[in-house]
Amino acid sequence: HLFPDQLRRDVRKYINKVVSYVYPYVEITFHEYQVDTWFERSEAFASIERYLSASSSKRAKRLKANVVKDCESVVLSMDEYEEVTDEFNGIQIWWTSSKKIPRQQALFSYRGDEEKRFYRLTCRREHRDIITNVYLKHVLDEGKAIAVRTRQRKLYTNNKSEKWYGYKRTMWSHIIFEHPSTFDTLAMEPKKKKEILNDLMMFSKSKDYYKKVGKSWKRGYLLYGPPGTGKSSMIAAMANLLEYDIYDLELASVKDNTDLRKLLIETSSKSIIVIEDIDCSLDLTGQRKEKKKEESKEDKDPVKKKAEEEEDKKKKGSEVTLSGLLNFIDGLWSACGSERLIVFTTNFVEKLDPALIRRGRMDKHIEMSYCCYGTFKVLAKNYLDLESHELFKTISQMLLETKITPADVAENLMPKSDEENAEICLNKLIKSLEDAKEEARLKAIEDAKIKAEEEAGQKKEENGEKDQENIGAKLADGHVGVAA
Ligand SMILES: Nc1ncnc2c1ncn2[C@@H]1O[C@H](COP(=O)(O)OP(=O)(O)OP(=O)(O)O)[C@@H](O)[C@H]1O
Ligand SMILES: [Mg+2]
Repeated sequence: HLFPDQLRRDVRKYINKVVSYVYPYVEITFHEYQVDTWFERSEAFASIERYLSASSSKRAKRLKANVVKDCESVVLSMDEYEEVTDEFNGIQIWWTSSKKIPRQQALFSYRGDEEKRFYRLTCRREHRDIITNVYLKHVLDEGKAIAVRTRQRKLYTNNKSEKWYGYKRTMWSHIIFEHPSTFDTLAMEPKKKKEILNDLMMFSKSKDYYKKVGKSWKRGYLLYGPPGTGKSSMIAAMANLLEYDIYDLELASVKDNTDLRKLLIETSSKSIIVIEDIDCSLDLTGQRKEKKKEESKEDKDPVKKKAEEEEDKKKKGSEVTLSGLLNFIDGLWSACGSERLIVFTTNFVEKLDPALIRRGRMDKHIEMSYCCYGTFKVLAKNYLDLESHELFKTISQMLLETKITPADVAENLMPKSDEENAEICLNKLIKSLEDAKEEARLKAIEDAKIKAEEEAGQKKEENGEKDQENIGAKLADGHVGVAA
């Protein structure tokens, strides 16, 4: 026993001391994917990546380029195995980026087998506390702020439930949202537009208020009106105003209520969840179903019939119920996440179940209607740069008498060639209005005719029934019989 235990311990202690003297650093590693959530990219990693690319890319010598938005801008980030230094309150911090490459390629690509990227922070031991308590928070906050500043808004749509499982688990697919519609280009009555604008701005600022009154921070809008009156444009304008993402929810591809809930959980805050044509996506009322059956019986057009059958099939594929949808909107689960708008659109508001659109669920009902003079003026300004014109008076008068959608007005006001000036466009519109008026007049006459015929037919039928009754009565009395 040349080395007694005591001595051995002393030696180890001494070595540790020497090592800590020679290597007086702390290292902290941030992996891109955490072990317990392999599928989810670590939030911290993403924040650090952004922070480093913003603050230290000037110092790093080897950079990776990410081109975004149609080559409009380039986002640079540190390349692998690169080191940069950062300074915080006079303290030096070293960051390195690196990756672990798996020793052998697995047969099935699985997150665990792919290369693992990570960032490693190194600092002096004596700064450990300030780095872990203050600096890291600063980095993460800054990284988040950068994300907000540079984020591209997205338009999501839900995938079919079958595609949710496996390695590429995605419930929502997205593209970059770049709709040009804004509240400036949206044509509607100025007063109404202002009201909606205020409502939205108020909502986006009212985090504390919602907390105070004990409501989750969300708001429902119901947009209703005939096709081509700007419902979809309105949603895009809302998203552009508030800088929210859009989740366009296709109810027909949602299998059941459970999946609906899963989709909801996967949405982020600062978003608009949209269900378009809510009256078509679900059989929300019993009456509607019956009506539809009658229609399809009369309808003999095979193409239409087929489309309808297809739709029916699709509906059968979805077992989402009204109560499931109601739960989606304001059940307990809907409170996860915050700052969300839920927007429904429909062409037939009267077909919807009242439970679905009561206040509290759909807080604001917005009617998008046919073009009025106010709407027309916005369109004229946008499409022709016209504030006033002698033809405006005629048009204003005609708009009172005739129903025309903003989409039709817009179509007329759009110059189709270089020769078409504002006046020609306005005249085109007037012609359209005249045609529409004439059409409406003819239709009214036609309708009246049909109604008169129906009434006449009904009377005849009634008379016929009476005759039958008479015959029946006579038979019973024995007045009419086989001659003896
Ligand atoms: N109020 C409006 N302001 C500006 N443009 C409009 C307006 N309404 C319609 N348009 C124009 O008409 C087109 C169709 O409008 P939009 O898609 O918003 O109608 P919609 O109400 O959603 O119709 P649908 O019920 O068929 O979905 C738009 O691309 C837009 O250019
Ligand atoms: Mg639409």
